[in-house]
Amino acid sequence: MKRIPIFLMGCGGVGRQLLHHIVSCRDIHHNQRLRLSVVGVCDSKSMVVAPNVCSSEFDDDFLLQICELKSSGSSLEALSDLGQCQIYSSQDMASKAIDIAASYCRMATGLTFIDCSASSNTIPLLKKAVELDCCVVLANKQPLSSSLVDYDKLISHPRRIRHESTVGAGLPVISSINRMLSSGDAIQRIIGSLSGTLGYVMSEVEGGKPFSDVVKLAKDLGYTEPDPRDDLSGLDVARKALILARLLGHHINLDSIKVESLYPIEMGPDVMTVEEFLAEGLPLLDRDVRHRIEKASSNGNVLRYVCLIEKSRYEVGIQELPKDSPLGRLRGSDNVLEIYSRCYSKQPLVIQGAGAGNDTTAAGVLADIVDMQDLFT
Ligand SMILES: NC(=O)C1=CN([C@@H]2O[C@H](COP(=O)(O)OP(=O)(O)OC[C@H]3O[C@@H](n4cnc5c(N)ncnc54)[C@H](OP(=O)(O)O)[C@@H]3O)[C@@H](O)[C@H]2O)C=CC1
Ligand SMILES: N[C@@H](CC=O)C(=O)O
Repeated sequence: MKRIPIFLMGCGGVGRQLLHHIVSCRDIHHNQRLRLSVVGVCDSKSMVVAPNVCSSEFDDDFLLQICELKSSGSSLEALSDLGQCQIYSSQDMASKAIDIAASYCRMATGLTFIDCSASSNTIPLLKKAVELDCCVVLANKQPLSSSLVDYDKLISHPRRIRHESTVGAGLPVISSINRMLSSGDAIQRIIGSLSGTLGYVMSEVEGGKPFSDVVKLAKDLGYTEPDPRDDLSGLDVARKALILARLLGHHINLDSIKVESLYPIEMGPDVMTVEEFLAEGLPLLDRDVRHRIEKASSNGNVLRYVCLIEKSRYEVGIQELPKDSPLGRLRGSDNVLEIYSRCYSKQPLVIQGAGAGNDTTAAGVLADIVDMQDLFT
């Protein structure tokens, strides 16, 4: 039986769903002679680690208790009462996690760090993990959309990193592009709708619902980033565009991407909290959005938030498109991506499906972990 030891960073909607998927896929993995062993979990404040971290793991009941506890809004520290784990506070977390990675490195069995946080604070630990020959799986886009130095470091062992869920949630976007690139099928242009949140919002407001109500619904459905302004500012789509452009070999940074924001700077995170934005800022945007939708509709068109990568053009923003175009037909949180290459020059390769949500995102992360099984004994 192969064992893949796992250290999970981030236990929000996606992280918890991943733990549920791991538990519910036990039989499937057993039939593949595979054991996914969760040995540590952390959130923003604390970290829990299995007692003999190199030889033991959390049992499934304990993993489900972690999920229940985090769903109720409590901290991982509350698990100390159960006595089945060691607990570390935020100041000791990183150094302890590095110790664990180093121990696994010495045993030559390897450890997989899974980043399901939405934070850039995980980057130093991930870089250290890469140095120690650990594997890395990301749902978090921040590590691969920060500086080029960090990016180059993180992908320095390409076989040891997977990040399918950073673009298109569970859709096979990164793997498809990698297959094209490794067979010499150069990609000239990518165009698509890459935000589950903005796709959902744009198609729902067409039916007359207020923009502010639909954004709050998208948050409740688990589509948005922890701060929905990351979606509405276009930053989240820009991060995805940057990850795709870098994958194509473009040595660019976030500031190379032209981004259109759906809210003014006066409603930004430096000025108001998320709660204030949702309660007071967001409703002030309803009228303008309604006006734009009606104007597009009077031309027989709809609005879609579009991502374009072509030569040195990198743009994300609102476009008015025919209702019956591939992007215009999109509904709900679906993403669609058209990829033009030598092999797909007249008709693009099209990838379409749910582009956000905890279930599909966590499924993408799980498939990435399983895909690395050959690196474990
Ligand atoms: N939801 C979706 O549809 C998709 C999400 N993603 C990405 O998945 C990631 C997770 O999203 P989601 O689960 O919705 O987000 P949540 O806000 O629900 O969860 C984030 C988790 O990360 C934890 N966290 C914050 N900072 C750190 C840190 N420094 N170290 C460890 N953990 C930390 C939080 O801790 P605490 O509990 O203490 O607050 C929380 O548990 C995001 O990066 C998102 O972009 C990608 C594709 C689709
Ligand atoms: N907030 C993101 C989640 C997936 O990356 C989106 O809406 O697409």
